Amino acid sequence: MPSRTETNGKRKATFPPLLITNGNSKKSKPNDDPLRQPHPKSQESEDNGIVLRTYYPPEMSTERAQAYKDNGLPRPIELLRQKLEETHADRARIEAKDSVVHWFKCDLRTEDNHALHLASQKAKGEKVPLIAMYIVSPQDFEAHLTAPVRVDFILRTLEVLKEDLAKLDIPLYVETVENRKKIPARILELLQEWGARHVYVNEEYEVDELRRETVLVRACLDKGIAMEVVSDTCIVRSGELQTGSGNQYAVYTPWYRSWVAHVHSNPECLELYDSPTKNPASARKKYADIFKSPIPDTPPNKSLTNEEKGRFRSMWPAGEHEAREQLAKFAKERINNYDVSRNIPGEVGTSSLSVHFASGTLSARSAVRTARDSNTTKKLDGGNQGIQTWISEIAWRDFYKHVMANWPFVCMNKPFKPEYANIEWEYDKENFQAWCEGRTGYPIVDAAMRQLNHCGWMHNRCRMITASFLAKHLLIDWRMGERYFMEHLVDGDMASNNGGWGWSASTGVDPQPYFRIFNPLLQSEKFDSEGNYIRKWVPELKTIKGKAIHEPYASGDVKELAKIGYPKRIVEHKFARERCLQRYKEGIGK
Ligand SMILES: Cc1cc2nc3c(=O)[nH]c(=O)nc-3n(C[C@H](O)[C@H](O)[C@H](O)COP(=O)(O)OP(=O)(O)OC[C@H]3O[C@@H](n4cnc5c(N)ncnc54)[C@H](O)[C@@H]3O)c2cc1C
Repeated sequence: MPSRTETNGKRKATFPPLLITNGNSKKSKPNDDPLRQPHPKSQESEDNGIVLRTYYPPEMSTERAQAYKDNGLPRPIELLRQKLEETHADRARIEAKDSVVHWFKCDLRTEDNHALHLASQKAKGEKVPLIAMYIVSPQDFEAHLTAPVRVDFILRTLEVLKEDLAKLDIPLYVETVENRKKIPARILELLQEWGARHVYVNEEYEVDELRRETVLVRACLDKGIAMEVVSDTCIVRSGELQTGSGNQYAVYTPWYRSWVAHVHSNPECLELYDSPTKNPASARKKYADIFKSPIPDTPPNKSLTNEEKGRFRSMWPAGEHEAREQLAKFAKERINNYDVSRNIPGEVGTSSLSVHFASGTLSARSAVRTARDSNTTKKLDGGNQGIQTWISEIAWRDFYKHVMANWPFVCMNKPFKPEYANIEWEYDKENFQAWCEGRTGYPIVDAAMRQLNHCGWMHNRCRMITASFLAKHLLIDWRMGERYFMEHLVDGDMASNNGGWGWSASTGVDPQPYFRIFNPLLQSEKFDSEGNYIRKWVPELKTIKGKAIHEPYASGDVKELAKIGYPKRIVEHKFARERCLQRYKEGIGK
């Protein structure tokens, strides 16, 4: 496969100009600043575990979210990119000393890793060794709602990565830093200890990470260290695609057309970065302690039982080799039929690669390239329908990351559509618990939630059904469901999860209209017609025959159902539908 040796900053992405700046003025005190007033319902979101006050301020006002939308507040990504631009010349002048460092985050692979590739090139060019580093932050795991199954996957992947890097005489240093605020200072200490004058990282789009990296770029420079932050996780860099009026697209279809056109006219988007080259053999001796250092166990706040560890280990084998094998198998055996089989939760019709995209054990570039190379055409939107559809799903991942970068308030507990912040939600704890545990009396919903709880993964069709059910049937604040998903998904990804919840609850970017309310019965009959998925995950319904599986109390043996303990519906569809329409209409002022 062709490789590329592109250096940082080749393409420039632009964002709309800033129109007003009062919300970010350093002079105005928080209490005087109208854009810093919390949302009137901020206590409600705090009480219901939506805003984690241990780490974050109260829920921001709708006006503040709107100010981001109106280009009145600088986006964290703009601030980072500005900082990189401002410091570019100074960073370029810095000469290497004893080593070059790559800081791994959500990019846990050696193949096709942009920042790692640049770090390796730099180290080779300067004839110094490359050191790799990963910081385990239990507080970040908590603040970012990282599921224990995902933490376990990350730590197991680090084992694989450590071994692979060791074969190249590259040491991987892993340290747990308890206090997340101390991470930048600790990184600076390590860089100085190793005599590193260059550190490379891949860009992430969540607000905390963008802000941390902005601070670090400056702090590093003050110590004579150049920090390079490059785009990697998306196929098309965020900020690159704009509407005719120069804004970020808020609708997927035209965005996708523009994405495809961009990749076609910039074929380097799909060129893969070379893996790192071998370190000088002397690195083995010099960094003997790092080579010997162990990967920590899951931190206490994300611990798993032995049974869970064993289960997840066999369900989610870790590391990039596994990801590549799975991709190759999918491309060979299933991708051609993906457009047909992707909606059937009872079949293995999708790739199950999301865990690898989320942890970076597979790059989106390699995935799209492999898919494209299995097609009869080089056009991403041509040839086999299964392949086209799969590529367009990977594009959704890019889309939601671009959305999060441009409208950062979506990862700060605000809906994309400000008017949807006024809906009166129910905060019924019993109903929420029944939904979490798969006891709603709607077999398809219960099957899906039990799949999530058992596997740390749920089929996409079922993610849509269960999310819609929570927001529209139970009228429970969708952000509670968003949190529950993040805390249980092995592929938890802030941007895609938020995007999926926003779509399902009609509060997000390019959502389904609020008056479109999934009927769980029809969804079940259409996508699990034989009831195979339900029977697998709701074993107490195994003996229910025929169509009754979709609505057992309506046509099954009621006494028998009560005996086996399957719950009755916690809400009736007709009532729920009418209540939802009314409450949404009132909330959005229609
Ligand atoms: C409420 C809700 C929450 C979701 N939360 C997440 C999440 O936390 N992390 C996550 O990766 N995906 C999330 N998704 C999207 C989607 O459900 C999963 O990506 C998909 O089910 C993963 O399975 P797969 O790898 O077999 O997907 P495939 O069907 O094989 O698709 C290939 C890849 O394309 C991407 N993709 C597919 N569908 C979507 C989509 N709708 N949005 C964004 N990317 C997509 C994923 O990276 C996926 O691995 C969510 C969807 C909904 C409706």
